[in-house]
Amino acid sequence: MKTYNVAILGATGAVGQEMLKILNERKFPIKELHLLASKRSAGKKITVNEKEYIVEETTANSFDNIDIVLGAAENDIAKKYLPIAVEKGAIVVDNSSAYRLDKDVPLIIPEVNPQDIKKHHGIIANPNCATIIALVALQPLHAYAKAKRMVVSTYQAVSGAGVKGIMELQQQLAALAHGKEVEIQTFQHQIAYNLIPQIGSFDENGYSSEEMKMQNEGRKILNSPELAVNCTCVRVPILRSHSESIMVEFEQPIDVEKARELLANAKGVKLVDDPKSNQYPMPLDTTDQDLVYVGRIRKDISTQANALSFWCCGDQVRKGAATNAVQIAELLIEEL
Ligand SMILES: NC(=O)C1=CN([C@@H]2O[C@H](COP(=O)(O)OP(=O)(O)OC[C@H]3O[C@@H](n4cnc5c(N)ncnc54)[C@H](OP(=O)(O)O)[C@@H]3O)[C@@H](O)[C@H]2O)C=CC1
Ligand SMILES: N[C@@H](CC(=O)OP(=O)(O)O)C(=O)O
Repeated sequence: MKTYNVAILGATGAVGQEMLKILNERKFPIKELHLLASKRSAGKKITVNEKEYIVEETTANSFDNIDIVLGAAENDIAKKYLPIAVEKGAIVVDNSSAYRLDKDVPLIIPEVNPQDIKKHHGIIANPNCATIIALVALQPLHAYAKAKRMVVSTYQAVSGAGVKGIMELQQQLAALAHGKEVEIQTFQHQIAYNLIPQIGSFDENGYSSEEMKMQNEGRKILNSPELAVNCTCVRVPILRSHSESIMVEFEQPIDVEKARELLANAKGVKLVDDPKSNQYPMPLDTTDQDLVYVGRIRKDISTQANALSFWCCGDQVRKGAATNAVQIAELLIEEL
């Protein structure tokens, strides 16, 4: 079997660490693995599958002889290094939002638009985590009845803000349990025992950058430039699964039974929809696995339109980030 030289840019972060785990779990055909991070982490040892790796400081030379780069760093770092990696002949799968809306950059969810990967010019982008989870659930319904409008409310885990987001929730819960003051550094307000209706910065139109991603990335992935999305993103004191309440208005008729049938047979989805037995998706159940759970499927009784509501949950560090990126890399090596 052909093997590849792989580098993870941002290997010490929440997504980078998960990528290491997933590459190993899915037996990705690796020849050499390079773990790249900032100068601060250089020399740090990370053991994967009983093999020890030393974290390297990222420089332009880090990308010599690399076939595939998995990007798991912030936008400024992605912008600085990924064009260099491409120039040196690597293909990049990037988790940051730096290139997602570029015309020449495919934005891929393997269950939704794998065919678009062929259009790449060296960089393939991994979508926003809340968008991946929503669209894995929506795709089978969209393929049947074509979505034209969505109203979405998200309940996003602290892991979406990286390692520092996870630590902030844990430290605040511990401080409160011991009667101490909480420290606020990563989020705008205390997150322990709270909800914060802000993820990212606000645009002129009153929507946050995270909320606009659902529309802008959703339109590109579904190849539906007219798709209308009204999204509200909320940070919740949950460790790593995002949950989403979604109302979709379709162009064609679709009823609850048909939606259940489609979702029960859809790739990447687990239907959990038996409300009478208290069975519905919950973020604790979707943690540390890759399926998007979908349930609470019902007709939207507020309109005569072809509209359904549902609820879905997914592990945002895995399917919302690392697993989706590794699945893209798997599609890529089928093409190479
Ligand atoms: N968290 C998530 O689930 C999701 C994240 N993303 C995106 O993925 C990216 C990574 O997010 P996340 O893992 O949460 O972030 P973290 O803050 O947890 O990790 C950031 C990583 O970038 C590295 N880094 C920082 N500065 C440099 C530098 N100068 N040169 C090289 N590497 C550097 C860090 O290394 P060091 O440890 O040395 O500082 C660390 O490995 C972001 O663009 C984010 O928007 C996308 C979807 C979901
Ligand atoms: N912003 C998301 C996670 C993330 O990093 O998304 P993006 O890659 O689109 O910035 C969250 O906080 O839950």
